[in-house]
Amino acid sequence: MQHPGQPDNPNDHDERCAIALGGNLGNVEATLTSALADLNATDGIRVETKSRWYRTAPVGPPQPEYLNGCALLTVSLLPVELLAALQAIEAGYGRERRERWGPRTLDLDVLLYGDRVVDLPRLQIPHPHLGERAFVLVPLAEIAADWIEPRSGLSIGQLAARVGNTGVRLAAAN
Ligand SMILES: Nc1ncnc2c1ncn2[C@@H]1O[C@H](COP(=O)(O)OP(=O)(O)OP(=O)(O)O)[C@@H](O)[C@H]1O
Ligand SMILES: Nc1nc2c(c(=O)[nH]1)N=C(CO)CN2
Repeated sequence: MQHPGQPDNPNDHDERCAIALGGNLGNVEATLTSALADLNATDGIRVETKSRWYRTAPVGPPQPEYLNGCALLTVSLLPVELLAALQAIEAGYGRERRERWGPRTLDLDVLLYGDRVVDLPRLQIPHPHLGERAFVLVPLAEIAADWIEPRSGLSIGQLAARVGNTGVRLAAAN
């Protein structure tokens, strides 16, 4: 609650968020690690926790296997501002959008933003495929198993148990 005359408290609208990181082109572990540092250096974003990295079988067209992980952030950005920040970082790592679900150097997706549901033309939160992707749910359950996904009302741990871990294994370097 903002009282007139008081300075705008930067913690007024800090929000807990979860993001997915992935890539399958180049030195992906170095890219993901560097992208997390870039996120933490971004105004309005603090990286709180990250999962371990996982080697995952590609979902979609045939392509190299991915390296995936998730991270928990505290943000004082609005959802659309967070998306723009993620896309700016992706662009810095040579992200070229060719085919849908095609290979990429770096993919940063917003998975959860507090308990909010967002349905905008270019931004849906929770991420539309969150509930069906083992390559997201396995790392996310490692760091946020008790988080309730607002569309289903189920916890991340429950969603992960439903989807299983086929095609997802811990990366050697963790
Ligand atoms: N929660 C979200 N996180 C990131 N991008 C989103 C989200 N919701 C919608 N989008 C939109 O999805 C568009 C396509 O993103 P991208 O090319 O990364 O898709 P993809 O990673 O290939 O497929 P998927 O969206 O299934 O992961 C983005 O330009 C963005 O506007
Ligand atoms: N294993 C895996 N498969 C994918 C991934 C990903 O991050 N990991 N991302 C995609 C587009 O978002 C499509 N397919």
